[in-house]
Amino acid sequence: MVLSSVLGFPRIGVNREVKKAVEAYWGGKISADELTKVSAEVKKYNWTNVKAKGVDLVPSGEFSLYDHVLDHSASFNVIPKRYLGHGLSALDIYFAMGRGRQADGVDVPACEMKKWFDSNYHFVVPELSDETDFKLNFNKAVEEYNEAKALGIETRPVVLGPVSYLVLGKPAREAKPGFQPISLLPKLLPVYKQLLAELKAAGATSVQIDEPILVLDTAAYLEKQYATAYSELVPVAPKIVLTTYFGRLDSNLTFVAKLPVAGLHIDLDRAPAQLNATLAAVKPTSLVLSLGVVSGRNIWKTDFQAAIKLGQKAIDTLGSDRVIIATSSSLLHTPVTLSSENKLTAEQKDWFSFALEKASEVAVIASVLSGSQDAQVTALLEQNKKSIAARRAFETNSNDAVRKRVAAITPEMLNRKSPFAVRLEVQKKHLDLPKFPTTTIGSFPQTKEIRTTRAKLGKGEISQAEYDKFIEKEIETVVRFQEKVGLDLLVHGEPERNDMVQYFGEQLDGFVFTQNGWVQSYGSRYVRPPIIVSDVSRPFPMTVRWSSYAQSVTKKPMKGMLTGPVTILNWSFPRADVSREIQAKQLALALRDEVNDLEKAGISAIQVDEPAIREGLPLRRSDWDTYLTWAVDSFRLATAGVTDTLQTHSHFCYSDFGDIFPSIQRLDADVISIEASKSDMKLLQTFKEYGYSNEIGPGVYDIHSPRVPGEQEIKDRIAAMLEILPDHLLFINPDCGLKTRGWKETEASLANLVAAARWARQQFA
Ligand SMILES: CN1c2c(nc(N)[nH]c2=O)NC[C@@H]1CNc1ccc(C(=O)N[C@@H](CCC(=O)N[C@@H](CCC(=O)N[C@@H](CCC(=O)O)C(=O)O)C(=O)O)C(=O)O)cc1
Ligand SMILES: N[C@@H](CCS)C(=O)O
Ligand SMILES: [Zn+2]
Repeated sequence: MVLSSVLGFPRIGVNREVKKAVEAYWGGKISADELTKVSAEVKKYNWTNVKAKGVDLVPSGEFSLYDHVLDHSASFNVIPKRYLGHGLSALDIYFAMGRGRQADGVDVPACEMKKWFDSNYHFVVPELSDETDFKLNFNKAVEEYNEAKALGIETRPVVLGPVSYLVLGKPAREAKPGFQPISLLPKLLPVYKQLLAELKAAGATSVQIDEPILVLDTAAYLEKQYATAYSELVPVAPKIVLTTYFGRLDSNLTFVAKLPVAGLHIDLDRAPAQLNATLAAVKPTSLVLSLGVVSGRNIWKTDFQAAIKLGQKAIDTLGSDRVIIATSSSLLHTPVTLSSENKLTAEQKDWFSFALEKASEVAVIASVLSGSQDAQVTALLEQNKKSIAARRAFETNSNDAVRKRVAAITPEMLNRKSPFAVRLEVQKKHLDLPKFPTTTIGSFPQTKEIRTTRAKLGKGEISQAEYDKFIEKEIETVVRFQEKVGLDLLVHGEPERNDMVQYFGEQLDGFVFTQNGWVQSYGSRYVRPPIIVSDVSRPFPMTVRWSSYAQSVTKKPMKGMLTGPVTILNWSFPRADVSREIQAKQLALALRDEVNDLEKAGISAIQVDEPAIREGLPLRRSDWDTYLTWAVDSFRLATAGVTDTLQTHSHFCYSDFGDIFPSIQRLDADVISIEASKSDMKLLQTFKEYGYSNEIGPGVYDIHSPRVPGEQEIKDRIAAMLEILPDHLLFINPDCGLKTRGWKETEASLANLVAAARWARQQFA
């Protein structure tokens, strides 16, 4: 019999219950016990509903109050010393690591967050050194397994594997030079053995161990570590299904197929072509093969016929007892359920599947392949055929004007009129900014008042004119504040934006958006990715009104603010029938018109944010060049249509640039701002080594935490930066936008930033 499985379910609750409860706990409004009750309800909802859809292997242990990697760190006692000794409860230590803490005499910044592979989810990076004292503080996998069992639901626990856990970590501050986290594997394995043995004793018959780094080139060097780890774990553990996702195993398959585990999961959504090689490799073994045929990364309905074909191929080689039908990855990256959507048309709704619907899809596909197809399944198959055909028919509609414009893009359209050195001089005169200009990344606090006023507009409780007046008032407040605190290049604060991507999606043709399609981005912060369904174009200017208004109330230069084509694409659910390149270029043309309109409206600096450019990089190096060419070209297409006086900015948070520096240079933005406050100076050193030539603002403080950076702290950072970067190219700004911050800490932080910049002007005149 072919079993069905879901690799992980969204842990936010159908109505964002977890966000609300976690934030209420942080605000002192509910107790830890009440928070536990909310978590228990959400887990119960997930388990019972996934089970009710007919899924055989229901996941447990992947629920999280903040981040699943952080859960492992807390459980393994990977807790940096700075969080200990303050008398905090284990739960408060956990949250302090996730978001920092500045209260009651405790002042600790958060741990670093990084992007989870090529997704918009962020994990908290484990900090490791030879001093790390691994022990099992608690066994979350067992606790949740038992919790589900008590509800009468048998689950398959999910654990992040030891090799991936270590490779995703970084050397702690106290680590010796050259320390490599993977060297801790022998010390970590006893903890995994204990965890897995306890799971077996609790009655779990199988466990899903995630080793996503197996789809990266780096895993090729870890064959020995994988062999050691799994030969030690297998004898004590429930049956292990080694789980890979987001890409292809490629040559790593050779050693993975030899590991003594019971099963292997591969992602056939991202890498369908790996099926043949995997079948050949596992055929002579006794491995069960779990086929990720239902995408965990997009929201399109699965084509049952195509999935059944892949499944049948595997059955023909391995037999049905050795095949599992699964989601390609955890469903963490998809919204909870389509049934919460009341505004999508029936035609649109018929195109999509969210997490609960996907759970049903794996169950249906598995029952067809098992030969246990009843009348209900036959009807679902028929219905799916119709839905897929309807979507295909819709896809043939194209906007000819957009297609022709993309086809007519010329190389000249990608180039600014003069080289950077010329523009720099022209812009210095035109903008008249002081040395070490201070600026912010765009957003100012999105207060409860802003969000509720927007919600009132949505519900029709206030008119558009009332809402617009309110936004004008907010913009003016932000402008006056910036003038008062002494910032140089101002922003309008983005109060009109629900989100930097959703806002544009809602104004562009070719998108649809959801009411409740929330997806966790980090901690308690969620996003509602818009969905690209057809060719993209800009019916009207999108930001000109607000940027012009902001400029009209100040004499200081105002920076226009847009989200770049690659970031809009990456943080939306893209269409599956057209390449990402084409979608990025369509977006770029729409943004090019917006950039040109902003310049015409008298705006003299425009920031086009591309924080997702690194995240969109393919996981395999051999695929990089193709991506980087179209991604950088798209940014250039959006920004190059302006005169030399227009200062273009771009911004990148999570600046894990690795080897893509030449592409950052090729963007040819006049100024870039990058997240740098939590990385050491190695990042800036690399900019220097590559000879980065344009202006640059490395963030001087972390905005993800409510903690206020001291003036001296910022001065020290500026001084350190100036040891590496040329002083005439340096901007001073925070790491990222301030939308998640409160006004109190924003005022204090920016006052310190401006004071530190003024000091630098005297010190480094
Ligand atoms: C820069 N980042 C972003 C990423 N991805 C994006 N798509 N956008 C980003 O900005 N990826 C990398 C980083 C991740 N960082 C963040 C930072 C902040 C958030 C965030 O604040 N999310 C908000 C939701 C934002 C939003 O869409 N707001 C809407 C609706 C708000 C709402 O809940 N309204 C209530 C009613 C009002 C009330 O009572 O408060 C409701 O509908 O019930 C809006 O402003 O209109 C969050 O709340 O998590 C995300 C990623
Ligand atoms: N302009 C955006 C960029 C975030 S990455 C902001 O300030 O929120
Ligand atoms: Zn940012």
